[in-house]
Amino acid sequence: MQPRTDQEKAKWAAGTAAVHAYVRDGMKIGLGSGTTAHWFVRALGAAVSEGLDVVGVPTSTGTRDLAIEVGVPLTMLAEVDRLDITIDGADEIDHDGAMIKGGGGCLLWERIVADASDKMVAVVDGTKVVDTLGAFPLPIEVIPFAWESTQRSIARLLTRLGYPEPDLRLRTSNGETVITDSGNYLIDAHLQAIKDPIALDGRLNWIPGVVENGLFTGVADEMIIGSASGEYEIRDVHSAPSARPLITSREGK
Ligand SMILES: O=C(CO)[C@H](O)[C@H](O)COP(=O)(O)O
Repeated sequence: MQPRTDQEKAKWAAGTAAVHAYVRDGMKIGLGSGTTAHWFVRALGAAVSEGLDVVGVPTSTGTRDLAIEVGVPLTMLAEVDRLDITIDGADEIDHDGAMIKGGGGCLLWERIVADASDKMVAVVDGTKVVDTLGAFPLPIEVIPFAWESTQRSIARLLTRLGYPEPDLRLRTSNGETVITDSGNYLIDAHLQAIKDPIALDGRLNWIPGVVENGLFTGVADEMIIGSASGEYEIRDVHSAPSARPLITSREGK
């Protein structure tokens, strides 16, 4: 498989560079989801076929299927204590390394796997790097039970913060509700410019029925930005604010 468009070439550059820049024999690796992370998984499979000894933990059923196809040995988080590194894509990443993830609907497993990793590297093309997060719709994963009520709670919070009401994610092909790998639904919030990503992350996750949201603050340690020419740049974003905020009051009421 070959990258065709300039953006696809940039994604390929970032994904394949991550193998050479970060992966070493014996590592346990979180395998991200999305097209950029999938270039990483394919390059990792090629390295495994040349003798590299690693195991991966996939962040989606799609990545699991690809890893099996390209020959990356897999394990489960239940079987290992910590992962050495996770390589994953992003829908947006700011200069501090705060990200919007979950455009492909895999945010929950991605967040859990990143959290179990000593290091997280975001692989992106240049279009993903932004000054302010929010042009990309923020995915919020909710359990199906009473999802309408959860959506209303999210809407109340967003309205109070000056944002528009969010939408349930439907398949563009047939209008059916998108269902995640954990059997949940996705609510997309159209925020345009997120004033305080760290605070919003915590406030959203406090709403009953919300399982996870796509704001990953303090998760990425470094990012690789690929370009269509095949070159890449590695940026340290280690100074990003870490840890979720201490929540002192319930939201969504
Ligand atoms: O979070 C994700 C999937 O849930 C992806 O990492 C994100 O959507 C980026 O995808 P791509 O590399 O295809 O642009």
